[in-house]
Amino acid sequence: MMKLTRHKRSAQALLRWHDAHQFCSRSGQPTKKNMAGSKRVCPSSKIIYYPQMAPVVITLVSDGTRCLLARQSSFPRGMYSALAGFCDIGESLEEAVRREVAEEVGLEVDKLQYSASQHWPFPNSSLMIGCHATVKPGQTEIHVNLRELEAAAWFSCEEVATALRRKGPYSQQENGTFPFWVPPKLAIAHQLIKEWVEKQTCSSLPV
Ligand SMILES: NC(=O)C1=CN([C@@H]2O[C@H](COP(=O)(O)OP(=O)(O)OC[C@H]3O[C@@H](n4cnc5c(N)ncnc54)[C@H](O)[C@@H]3O)[C@@H](O)[C@H]2O)C=CC1
Repeated sequence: MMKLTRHKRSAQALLRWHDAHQFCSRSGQPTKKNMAGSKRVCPSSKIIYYPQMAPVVITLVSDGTRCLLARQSSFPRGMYSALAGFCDIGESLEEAVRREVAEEVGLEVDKLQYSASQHWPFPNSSLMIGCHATVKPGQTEIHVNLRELEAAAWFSCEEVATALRRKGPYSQQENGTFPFWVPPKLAIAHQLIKEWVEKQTCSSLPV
C-alpha cells in the first residue's frame, strides 16, 4: 500500500465499489456507471449511488504514563494495536470513541484529541479517524470484552518504543511466547503509537 500513490489507491477503491454496486437496491435493476465513474444511476428508480467510505475511529488510550494496546485473535501472533471500531449511524466521532473504548475495555474516556486520518482499503473502504484519549488518573482497571478482543493491556513507553522498532511477524520464542510488536508504518495505528512515544519524551498529551 505504501508504494501506491493516492490516485492509484482511490482508483482501486472506486473499481471495487463499482464491482459491488451493480444493481439497484430498490428496483433490483442493473445500475449504470456515469462517464467519469464517480457514481452509478438506476435508469428505473432514478436513484443515484455515490461511492462511500465507512468511518472508523481508532484510539490510542493513555493513562498519562502508559498506553493501552489490544489484540484480536485474528491478528498475527504478538501484535497489539490501538482500539478500533466502526462508527454507528447517528454518532459523532467523540461519541464513537467513548462508546468503543467503554465497550472494548470498560474504560471511561476523559480527554480526547484528534490526530490524523487515513483511507484504509481492507476489507472495504474505510476512513480511519485517529485520536489520542486519556482516562482519569486511578481509573485504569481494564475489563476486556472477550467477544471483541483476545487481550488488552497497559504498556510502558520503553516497551512500546522497543516494539515500534521490531518488524513482525515473529516466530515463537523458546519460552513459547511471541515478541510484542505493533502494526507497520503504513497503518495509522503505528503513527498514533509513535506519536504517543514521542510525546512521552517531551511532555504529556495537551490538556
Ligand atoms: N489502519 C489501521 O491502523 C487499522 C485499521 N483497522 C481497520 O478498522 C476497521 C475496524 O476495525 P475492527 O472493529 O477491529 O474491525 P472488524 O473487522 O473486527 O469489525 C468489527 C465488526 O464491525 C462490523 N462491521 C463491519 N463492517 C462494518 C461497516 N462498514 N459498518 C459498521 N459495522 C461494520 C462487523 O459486525 C464486524 O464484526 C477494520 O476495517 C480494520 O481493518 C483496524 C485497526 C488498525
